Amino acid sequence: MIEAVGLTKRYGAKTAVYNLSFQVRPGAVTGFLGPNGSGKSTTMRMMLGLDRPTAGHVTIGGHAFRSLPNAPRQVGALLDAKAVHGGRSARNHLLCLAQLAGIPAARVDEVLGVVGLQDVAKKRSNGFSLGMGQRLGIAAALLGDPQVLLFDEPVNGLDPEGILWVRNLMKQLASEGRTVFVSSHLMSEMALTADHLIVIGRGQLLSDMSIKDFISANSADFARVRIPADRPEQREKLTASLTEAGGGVMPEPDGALRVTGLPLPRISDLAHASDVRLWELSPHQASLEEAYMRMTQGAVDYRSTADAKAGLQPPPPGYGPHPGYGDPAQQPRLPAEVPQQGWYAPPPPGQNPYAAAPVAPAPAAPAPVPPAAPAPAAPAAVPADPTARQTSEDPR
Ligand SMILES: Nc1ncnc2c1ncn2[C@@H]1O[C@H](COP(=O)(O)OP(=O)(O)OP(=O)(O)O)[C@@H](O)[C@H]1O
Repeated sequence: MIEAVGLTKRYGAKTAVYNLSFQVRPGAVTGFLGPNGSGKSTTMRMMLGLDRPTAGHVTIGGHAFRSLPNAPRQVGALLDAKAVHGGRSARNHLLCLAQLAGIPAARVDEVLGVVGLQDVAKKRSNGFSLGMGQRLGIAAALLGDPQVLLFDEPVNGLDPEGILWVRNLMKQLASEGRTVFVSSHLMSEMALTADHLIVIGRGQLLSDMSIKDFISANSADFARVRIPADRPEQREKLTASLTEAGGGVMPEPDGALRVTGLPLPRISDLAHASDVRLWELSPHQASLEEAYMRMTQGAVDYRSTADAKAGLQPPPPGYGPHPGYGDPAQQPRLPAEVPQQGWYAPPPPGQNPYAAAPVAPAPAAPAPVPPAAPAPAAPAAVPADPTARQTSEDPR
């Protein structure tokens, strides 16, 4: 188990991590999420003794990393896949690491097979693609057959087959009872891989709960209702009926209605009572991405603006998203009520310390922390990997 208690890191005036306390339990994949610059890598570096906390501490199996006997046999990590001596072959790189940790050379060949690099084991790693480098970094993390694994953006640069492989590897490692802590910005991937989430924003804990609880705590449920497009009077009738019953009704860009505050059977009954025929009545299932965006929207430091040059050069005919690109007057007309972006309702009061007012980059005082809930372990079956660049089963 990894345990952080009051973990804080300041770089001069910059507070990268502030008063972080959480546990990462064995037998589950724990996702570590947060916007760019929120302190994920800094936290992982402190876990691995690569950065010294300004305050608080973090332990692995009850010990600070630096006091773990033969740490590489207990903790494996992928922090920066580029941190490799590029002149060495993949095999020699791993052999060096193995020798330092007293790991037999045979294990090097095993992990090269596990990550699918056996055919290029003798090639210099400076000729490796981004994805091959990631595989080599994962091989290094697995070398000591450790109980605790930390991966910072492990799928960065991997092709779809590689992403699937990493997903299955993480799940397999967790199902073997290991502690697996993984950061990623790929929400769809995290939703498929992680059992539990720790979310930080501007260095502070925003959430510590199972994925399921996270999505339900941070998503606005609604129903999509669609009626025949050529019956505007029916649409008005239904809107009036739903509103009168206490529902919230918003038109969506594709002509459907988004209804909040009413259960589906009630919507159906109201439509029936109003003699309105429905073409669609469906519950909206929030994705992890939506829930995450909603939770962290106030804690994002780096946000793009519209490109001021965007309207200067109209794209040649046939290019661009639609006619009238860059000319707001010609853009498709949408009902005024429809939010074009950022439609996520604000988090419930007290759930997000950044929602009410943005917090200064270097927080000076503790922010309210949302309640934490332990995650159940969820071992998963690992399908075979029928791909050209075959990985071999880890014979541990
Ligand atoms: N060595 C350092 N010196 C000064 N500031 C640093 C240092 N390392 C990190 N920081 C700052 O601390 C903050 C957190 O950085 P960190 O790399 O931990 O974020 P992150 O969540 O991993 O970001 P990303 O998702 O973009 O990788 C950033 O503002 C960063 O600029």
